[in-house]
Amino acid sequence: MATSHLRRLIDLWLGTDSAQRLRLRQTSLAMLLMVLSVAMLHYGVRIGGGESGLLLWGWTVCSLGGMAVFYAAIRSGWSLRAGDPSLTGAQIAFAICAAALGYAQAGPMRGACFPVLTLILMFGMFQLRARSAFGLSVFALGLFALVMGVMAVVQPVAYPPAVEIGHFLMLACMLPAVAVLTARLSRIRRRLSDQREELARALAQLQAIATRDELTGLPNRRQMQALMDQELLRSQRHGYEFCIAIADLDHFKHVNDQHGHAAGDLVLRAFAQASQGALRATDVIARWGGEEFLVLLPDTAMPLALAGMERLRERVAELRTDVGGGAQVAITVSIGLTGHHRGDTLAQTLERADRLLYQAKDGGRNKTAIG
Ligand SMILES: Nc1nc2c(ncn2[C@@H]2O[C@H](COP(=O)(O)OP(=O)(O)OP(=O)(O)O)[C@@H](O)[C@H]2O)c(=O)[nH]1
Repeated sequence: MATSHLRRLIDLWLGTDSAQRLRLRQTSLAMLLMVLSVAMLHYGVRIGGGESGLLLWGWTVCSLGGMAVFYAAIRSGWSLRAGDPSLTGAQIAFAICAAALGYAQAGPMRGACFPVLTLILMFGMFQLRARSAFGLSVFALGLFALVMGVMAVVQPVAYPPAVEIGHFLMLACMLPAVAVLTARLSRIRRRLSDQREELARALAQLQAIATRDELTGLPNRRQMQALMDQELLRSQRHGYEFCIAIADLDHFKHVNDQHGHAAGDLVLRAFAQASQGALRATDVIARWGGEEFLVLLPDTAMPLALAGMERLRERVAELRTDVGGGAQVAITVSIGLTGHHRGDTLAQTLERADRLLYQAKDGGRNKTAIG
């Protein structure tokens, strides 16, 4: 009960979109860091004997308010319009300004600003390009140099110039090191994302190879078997009919013998394209093997299936394929078409379609036999 309330509260804070959650988690961490830094600064001012004056409270409100604005910009989805929806660069630049102004007020605690500054720049390691990270480091170094210089002049007792020079030299060593580490991480990130893209492409290619016939681009036997298994389950669950047809090119051996195997391949491709065009979008034709093709007509009763297969047969009979050298090849197709009967196995239905195909062949070819 308590965990579900907590989860709802977290969902309310971070939203439910996974990419947004990641951005908001990062911003929440930055907000927490800001709250701790503000508390630390107030403590520093107190132990330094200073007063929590208007300047300190103004800085406190601006620092916390600024982070709240970043949170709201991301949570509302407004930042999705920006180049970087997590607003990392802007958040880091803002936090550097807050740290530099904090440094000017922290008095004896100001040394604590350096680890905080390093942490701020480390946020860029997960998001920023090397050039932006380097730019932000230079910006931080410049801004701190300015603040240290001004403070050494305005309050030389609290900010002795010699100490400030030491602080500056420390920063000048530390910040480039952070920038170099960020650049290295950025390169690793880019390499990983390139590898991920390559893997996704290879996977898509493998999927195509595993499910498509290379010559015709039609689904292959394995894919068709899976589609038929699915269709069988659907028809058992919902009680609708489906039909299966086996289409076999007539005297295809003659095409190969007369025009060569390459010409035969062209004809097979042309047949695949023409049949796909003749079928409805929901019907599937697959290469079952050699010059034999299997058609699955989901949720279709026999009269409609017959009309579809006759349309296919006629379209194929009209087809003329250029096979080079000015020669054109005409082909016909014989078809065995049957409906799947309740209680039958797919193998039984396929056997029936095969028998019907041979009836169509025996009946003179270029025919559709039904049963
Ligand atoms: N070019 C080419 N030919 C193929 C391919 N697969 C099978 N064949 C050929 O298809 C022909 C099938 O011949 P048969 O089984 O005798 O049948 P048919 O000549 O079509 O005669 P019927 O089916 O009785 O009308 C063979 O010559 C096979 O070599 C292929 O991928 N490319």
